[in-house]
This record gives sequence, C-alpha cells and structure tokens, in this order.
Amino acid sequence: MAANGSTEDLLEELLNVELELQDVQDEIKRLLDKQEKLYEKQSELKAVLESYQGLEQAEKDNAAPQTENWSGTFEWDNEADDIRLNIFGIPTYRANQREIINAIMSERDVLVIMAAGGGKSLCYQLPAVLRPGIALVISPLLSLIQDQVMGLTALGIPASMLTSTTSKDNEKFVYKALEKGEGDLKILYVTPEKVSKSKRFVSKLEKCHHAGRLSLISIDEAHCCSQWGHDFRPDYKNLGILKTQFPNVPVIALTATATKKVQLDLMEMLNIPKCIKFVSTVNRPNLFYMVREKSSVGKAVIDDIADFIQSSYTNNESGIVYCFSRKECEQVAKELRERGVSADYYHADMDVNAREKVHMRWSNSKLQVIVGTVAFGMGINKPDVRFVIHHSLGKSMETYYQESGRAGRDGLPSECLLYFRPADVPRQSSMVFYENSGLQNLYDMVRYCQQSKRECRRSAFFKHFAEPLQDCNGMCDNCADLCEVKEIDASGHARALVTLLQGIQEMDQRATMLQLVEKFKVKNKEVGFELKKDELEHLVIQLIIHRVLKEEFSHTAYATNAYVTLGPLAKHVLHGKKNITLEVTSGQRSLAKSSKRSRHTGLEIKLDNLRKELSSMHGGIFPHSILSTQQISMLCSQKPESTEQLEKIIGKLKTQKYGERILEVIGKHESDDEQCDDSADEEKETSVNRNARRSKYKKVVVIDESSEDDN
Ligand SMILES: Nc1ncnc2c1ncn2[C@@H]1O[C@H](COP(=O)(O)OP(=O)(O)OP(=O)(O)O)[C@@H](O)[C@H]1O
Ligand SMILES: [Mg+2]
Repeated sequence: MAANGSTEDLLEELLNVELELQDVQDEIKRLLDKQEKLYEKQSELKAVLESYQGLEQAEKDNAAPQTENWSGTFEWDNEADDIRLNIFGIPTYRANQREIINAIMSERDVLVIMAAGGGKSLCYQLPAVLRPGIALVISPLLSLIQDQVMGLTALGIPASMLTSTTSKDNEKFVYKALEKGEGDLKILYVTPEKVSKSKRFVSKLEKCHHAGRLSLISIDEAHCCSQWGHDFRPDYKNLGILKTQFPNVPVIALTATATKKVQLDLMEMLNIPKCIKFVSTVNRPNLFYMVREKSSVGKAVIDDIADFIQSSYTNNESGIVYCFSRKECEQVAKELRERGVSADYYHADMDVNAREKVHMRWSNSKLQVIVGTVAFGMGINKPDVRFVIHHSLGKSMETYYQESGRAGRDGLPSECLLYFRPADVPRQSSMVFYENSGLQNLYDMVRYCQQSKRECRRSAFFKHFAEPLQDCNGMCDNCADLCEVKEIDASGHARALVTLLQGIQEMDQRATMLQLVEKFKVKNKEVGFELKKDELEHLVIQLIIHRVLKEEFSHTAYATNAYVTLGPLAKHVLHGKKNITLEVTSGQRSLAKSSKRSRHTGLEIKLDNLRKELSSMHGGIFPHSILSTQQISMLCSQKPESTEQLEKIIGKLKTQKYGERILEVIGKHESDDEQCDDSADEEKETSVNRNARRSKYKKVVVIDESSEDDN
C-alpha cells in the first residue's frame, strides 16, 4: 500500500514536472519567437535609418537642380494651354501640375507625390500629347488601363494598350506603330509584366527608341515598386531597366502616398537618383470627415446608412460602403437594397466576371452604391464618388486615408463617414496583431475614432503624414459642429477596472473586453456615477490605447481571440498618478460655418441626365468623360449661350461633339426658368446641415493631458 502510495506520488510528481517542462518549453518557444520578431524589427529599423541617411544625402546632392523655376515661362506654354483647354477640357491647372509638366518637357526625370484625385494623369498625358512620338505608361491594373484608354479615346487622343485582353489585330497595330512609326499612336499603356516578361515587346520598344520616337516613360501608382509601400507588385521591381535601356527618355513616377522611405526606394529602383521631386500636401480640402457612434442595437447602423444616402444623395450620386468581411459585405448590400438603396457587393471571393460587372454598373452610374471589402481598391477611377462610408473602422490611418480618399477625386465636396464602436476593435486587432506594427497602426486609427470633440479630424492626418497643420475650414464634424463639451472625472472607474482585471488575472483567468465590461457592471455599482455599457467599452478601449491595459491574443482552431490584460501603465492608474476624464458633449449642436456643399439645381440634374444619355449613345464611355461634375457646376453658374462661350468652359473638342445638345438644355432650362421663377431649383438640404442636426449625444473618454508621463 505504502509502495503503491509512493508510486502514485512519484507518478504525480513526474506528471507535474512534465507539465512544468512543457510550460518551460512553451515559454522558450514564445521567447524564441519574440527574439525572431525583434531581430526582424532590428534589421528593418536599421534599413530605415540607412535609407533616411541616404535620402538626406540624395537631397543634398540634388539641391542645386531642385531650385530651378518650373513655374516660369517656357516655349511650349501656349501650345500646352491650348491642349489643356481644348483637348482635355480643363480650364485651369491645379497645384503643381504646370510645374511638373514643365519639368518633364525639359526632359528631366520627375517623382510626383500628389493626393488621390490631385490630377496626376494630366501631368504625363499632356506632355505625351505635346511631345513628338509615343509615350509609354506602366500601370498596375487592367481596369485602370482600360478606363484611361477609354477616357483618352473619348477625348480624341490616340491611345492603346497591350494587355492580356488585346486582340491580335490591335497588337499588330501597336507593334507597327512602335517599330515603324506607322499609324496614329500617342500613348501606350502596358502592365509591368509586359516590360519584365515580353522580350518581343522590349525589342519593339528599343526600335521605337532608336528611331527617336519614345517620348517619355510614365510609371503610375509607382509605390507598387517598393516593398515598404502598401501595394507591392513584384513586376514593378524590374522597371529600373527602362532607365538603363533608355537613359535620355524622361521618366515620370507618380503615386498618391509615399513616405520618405518609399520615395527613396522608388528613386533607387527606377534608377532616377537625380529626379525632380514634387510633393503635394496630403490634405483633401473638399472631403468632409466625420465619425459616428455605431449602434450595437440590431440593424440600427444600416438604417442610419440608408437614411444618410437617401436624404443626402437623391440624384443617384455614387458612393462606396466599406465593410470588414466578405460576409458582412453581402449582408449590408442586401439590407441596403431592402431599404430601397441601389447597392451591390464586391469582394475577393467573387469570380472576376461578376466583380467586373458590378464595377462597370457602378462606374456607369447604373448602380449607386458598391459595398466592398478592401479588395475594392486601386482600380477605382471614378472621379465623382460623393461619399465613402466605413461600416467598421479600417486597420490603419494609411488605409483609411486611401479608402476614404476615393471620394471626391473631381475636387468637389464629398463626405467620408466612419461608424465606430469599441467592439469592432478586437475584431480588427485579432487580424492585424501579427503584422509588423499592426497593433500600433490600428490604435492610431482608434485614436482618430475616439478623438476629443475639440480636436479637428484633419489634424490626425497631418500628424500621421508628418505635415504641418492646415486649416480645416469647417470640413469635419468637430470643426463644423459647435457643441458644448464637458469633462467628468472617470479615474475611479479606471481604477476599479484595473483592480477587477488584476483579480481575474490572479485567479489565472482572462477576459475579453465584453466579458470585462459585463463583470464590471455586475460588481461595481458603487463607483460614483454609473456608466452605460457602451461608455465602459469606450473607456476600456481608451485605456488600451494609453497602455493602461493591453490586448493579448490566443488561437483556437477556428479563430484568434483577443483578451484584455494589464498594461505597463496600469500601476499609474492604481496609484492615482494618471487621471482619466470622460468627455461629454451636449446633444444640441449648431452649425459653425455655412455649408460647403454645393446645391443641386434643376439645371445640374438636367445636365447630369444629358451626360448619362450621351454616354450610352457614345458606346458606353463614362458619363464623367463627357462632362465632369466640375464642368457641370461651371456651366450652371456661367450659363453659356453661344458656342464661343461654351468653348471657354469645356474646350473646343467637347463643344464640337456635344455642344449643340448642351446649349439646347441650358437654353430650354433658362426659358422654363423665366416662366416658373426657378421653382425647379429647389434647394436640397445640404448634408453638412443635416449631419449637424443628426449628431447624437455622445460621451468620449480622454486621458487628461496634465497627467503623468505616458511612457
Ligand atoms: N486642373 C484640373 N482641373 C479640373 N479637374 C482636373 C484637373 N486635373 C485633373 N482633373 C480631374 O480630376 C480627376 C482626378 O484626376 P486623376 O485621375 O488624374 O487623379 P490622380 O491624381 O491620378 O488620382 P489617383 O491617385 O486616385 O489615381 C479627373 O476627373 C480629372 O479629369
Ligand atoms: Mg491616377
């Protein structure tokens, strides 16, 4: 019995030792993984440091040529102005466009960083028309290429492409144009694969260059070259050979966003160390940014989205709704349709044809809203997207800037609305935590969502992209809506939360955010004023961002779960060294500044209908290629009566093609107008006004700035 007893004891002890060993091995594995990650981070940081040093040197080396005055007068000024107005139908240049065109015309290599919709295409398309020969444009996506070629063809500019969809006949035509200079071709679009994989193409290009007919090389969406960028394409890596093969042909690389590191990478990979750099602001002054509380009650958020679209965008103006997952995408599209919104979904699980069909219907304004995942990305070229709604927060400020930036590429007022609720944070964090800086990027995004009502939303973008602050001009919810902001001390709640979590951890248990909040509600009725469930969730998230709490992740066979644990600054809260305040805004908001959104007049609607009619008559080119929304606004304010007046607004080419119909619509509207005193021009309520009224009572948690150091 005794022997038996001691065998059992020994077995138990052995088991315990084995369990402990297992724990130690797990711990070693965890530490080795951590070491691996730290090594990676170390080498990445070293590379960044080197590239910064290199960039500074390169900038010094380039200092002299950069001082050239690209806004001066040039011999091609008149001809360029003529092409701009009479072919492209563009009345004036936007910031940096003229300077970039002048640098390219002076045969310099150029790197252009210009916000989405800033007008990068004109910077290479105009010199392509102006210079003799053929311009080669590298673009990453078939759909982008097709849009561009269609748009140029509508303007009467001979453009072609070589892609997987090009017919044999067309290919022959292009090769003849390259090799022999036969036929009419000014701009040729190809994907990067063509350059890196088709020897035949490169040899034709060499012949074209040899005969002096290669006018310029444009590399659009150039950030795809860099592994540090957000859309790396392996084939972009080989584009450096273009400068080696054709050293005297000017190269223009263009992208909407590139950090300093990406810029340096691009210059190196494309072999353009001496390029002239034009960096424009990331600010998109025409975008109105707003964040709304996402209700956790049933489908309230869908009701809100449908209401937003139906009350602000009654003329079928295009929009995008971004969702977190494919399933959510389909669901939201269905729910919006049930509420009478013309919506369909787009995600990576669909076959290419179905996806393309949805995209086309939307591009032609036959479908109002695309409900998409991040897969609905770079190929979107529609300039008149009036609103981008995020059903859930994105994974970083960078992606939010890109996605929301698809609104208002035509420069007209547009809205970017994000729905936020704390419960969406662990959904995202459990997806991104393994990415390099994944959590840090996500928490920056959360900061934007939970920002104090006293802070401008735009300032978050300026900070993120390391740019000096600029005036928002009332173009975000916080700047437009005056609301009373009160602060309430929530340090007691924070302390109680930390204590509760400490207790949970001491019992070797753990809790998700929702479980923690539930437990807290049950246990802590006595902490001063009572917070509602969603307010407590906001508080937990805010404590995570400020490292009082932290998220930890654990995998099951089906999912990754996010748990909340004590963070490095938990002690500060416990010892009263860090104050936490709750921001409470009053429900009554008033509009600070007058609305920036233009009104829809009867004439605008008539001209919009006309461009749609003409677009289907002209072989389905996009309505915005017939008349841009900006041109419609100018037509409405100037109401031209003759061909000469019309030409000054939309240029000769469009006047020749569509002038008669446009003048007819304006003339008829004017005579109707006189009779009925412009009753058709009933103002539609501006969305900014409406937003101000629809904003709801809300509490935001902020960490007191006066509290102890965060680090
Ligand atoms: N000077 C201008 N005046 C008015 N409209 C312009 C001007 N330049 C470009 N646009 C219009 O602005 C819209 C966006 O231009 P473009 O497609 O070139 O943007 P982009 O900078 O390439 O943006 P993205 O990064 O999204 O590709 C187009 O409809 C274009 O016709
Ligand atoms: Mg572009």
